[in-house]
Amino acid sequence: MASFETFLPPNNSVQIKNSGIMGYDVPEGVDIRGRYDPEFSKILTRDALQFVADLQREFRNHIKYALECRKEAKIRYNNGGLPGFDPTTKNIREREWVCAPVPQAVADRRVEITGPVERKMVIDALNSGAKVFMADIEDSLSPSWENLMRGYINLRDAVNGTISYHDQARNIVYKLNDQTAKLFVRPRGWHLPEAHVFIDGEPATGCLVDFGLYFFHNYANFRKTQGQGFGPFFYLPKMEHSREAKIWNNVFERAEKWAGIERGSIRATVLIETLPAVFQMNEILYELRDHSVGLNCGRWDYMFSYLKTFQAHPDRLLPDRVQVGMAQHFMRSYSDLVIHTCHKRGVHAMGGMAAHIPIKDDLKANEAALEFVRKDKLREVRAGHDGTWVAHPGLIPTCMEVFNNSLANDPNQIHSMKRQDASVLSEEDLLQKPIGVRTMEGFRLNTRVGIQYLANWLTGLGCVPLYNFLEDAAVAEISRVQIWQWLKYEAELDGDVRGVKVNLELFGRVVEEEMARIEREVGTEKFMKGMYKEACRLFIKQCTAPVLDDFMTLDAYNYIVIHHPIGSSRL
Ligand SMILES: CC(=O)SCCNC(=O)CCNC(=O)[C@H](O)C(C)(C)COP(=O)(O)OP(=O)(O)OC[C@H]1O[C@@H](n2cnc3c(N)ncnc32)[C@H](O)[C@@H]1OP(=O)(O)O
Ligand SMILES: O=CC(=O)O
Ligand SMILES: [Mg+2]
Repeated sequence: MASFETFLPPNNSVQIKNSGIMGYDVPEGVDIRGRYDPEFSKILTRDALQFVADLQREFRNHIKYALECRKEAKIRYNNGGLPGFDPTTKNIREREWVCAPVPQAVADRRVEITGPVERKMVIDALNSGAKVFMADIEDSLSPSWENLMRGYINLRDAVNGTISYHDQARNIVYKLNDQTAKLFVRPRGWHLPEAHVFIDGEPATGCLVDFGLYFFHNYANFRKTQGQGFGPFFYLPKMEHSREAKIWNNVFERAEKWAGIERGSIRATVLIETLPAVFQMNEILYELRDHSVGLNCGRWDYMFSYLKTFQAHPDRLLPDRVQVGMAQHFMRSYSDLVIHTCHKRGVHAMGGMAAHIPIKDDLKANEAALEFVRKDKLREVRAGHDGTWVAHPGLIPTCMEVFNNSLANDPNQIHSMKRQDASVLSEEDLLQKPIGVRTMEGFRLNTRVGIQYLANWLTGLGCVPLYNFLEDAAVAEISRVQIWQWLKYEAELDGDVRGVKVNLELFGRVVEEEMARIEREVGTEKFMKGMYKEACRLFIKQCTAPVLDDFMTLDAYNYIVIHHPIGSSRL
């Protein structure tokens, strides 16, 4: 068996290589350092890059400031402070106001399917029978140059209606049906740079590249074919404060003005998936009131954010991640307050993702998984959610049936489920510590899943099925931060074993044993060819870092940045 040291990180990880420009026609101040491809150059046109560069120049200082404010808030929480409602914005919370009316095209969002912007999946998702497809450049996409560029091409072809995919092995050509789901696009969060696009000597902001290139190429067609005069539509991830929503609102207004379309054409649903943001929901909607179509419960990142916000609060260690479900008081309160807030402001309150996926080789286990999802969706629709998320087409019939039974012919519950009872939810309700235990099995699962997820991410897969659950960046983050926190405070396991303290020695042993298990499960050939050892080193580094990294994917990103022309893509 390999020793723990085998998996420790090397002194220096993959270095960003020097660049050269080849082929792309770039405007002043823009440098493309990703691989040249004639297909990519149809997206990276001079005018499109100029549009992105203008956004970057106009908003970069606002973004830097917002990220600085996140750091200040972190210091406050690390010094014992708690997030809470902001007394200075009380009047926004208490005054009567509503967001712009919901466009007809997206009034009914009872089931939304999500998935990375991979070509075949985009077609499957649009054809799936769901009302909406959230095409994801975020939690479920490893943001390699190849994945991103192909993703932008796929989105363009999807909006044009010309997207097709030839599966050589099956000799089937996949195309769009006449009826398709409405397309929403989720760009990356504010924190992620795009290291293949330099603007004025600095990496561009990832989400401005995602938004800018997608908007530039698609706004006109989208409004004709998808949005009934509105659009494009977006999901906005991982915000912590309304000042970040204000930047998005300004980006939208800037884009609308540039395109010569009416203010309020672009619409976005904001994921409430950080703990600080739950206290800012009215403020976020207020900033985006002309561009909003609601909020969504991003429950996995929300749990990650709870862990991260309370990283220095040993009195708030979470139990095993499988025990932190929506029935926990703080999670239920969060969902209820999302519903109350959205409906008061006249927009959708979208539910979240149950991580269960269909199980192919075990009928009984599959039935149990579907039953779990059915109950989760029943809770959501009864609570007042207007729609929900599925990660797999196989879950659509179950979720559709649950929502159809409750909504019948109404497109949503915005005006029928006000949830006044939730208006009294307090800071204590939203922060209440969850009940549960910490187990050795939970510790092992965190290790096994965290390493495997990273190994996949490093080879270009941002969402993978592991042990019959979907694992994406948000879910894997929970594993990482939980191990970091248990190690930091030498948490005592109190479930399947008692009195065992989590320390470096235990972690080392668990890593070795779980790596051996992973090798057995995936097979030695795949294990050797894959990135499991690199992932393991990275995971250990992150779990044992003296200071918690804000995001696992920020550090890991350095491993997938490949500058042109030196070296070729590993993906
Ligand atoms: C916390 C969050 O942020 S959640 C939102 C972000 N995460 C996601 O969107 C996850 C999206 N889902 C997925 O990536 C996948 O479903 C996984 C990784 C969970 C499971 O993948 P697999 O095990 O490969 O799925 P499986 O083999 O059962 O797929 C069966 C078929 O459904 C298709 N499919 C699976 N998931 C999706 C999807 N989300 N959208 C469209 N098609 C899909 C597959 O392409 C496949 O098609 P085929 O039979 O013609 O080849
Ligand atoms: O993005 C969704 C989440 O749960 O995180
Ligand atoms: Mg998320």
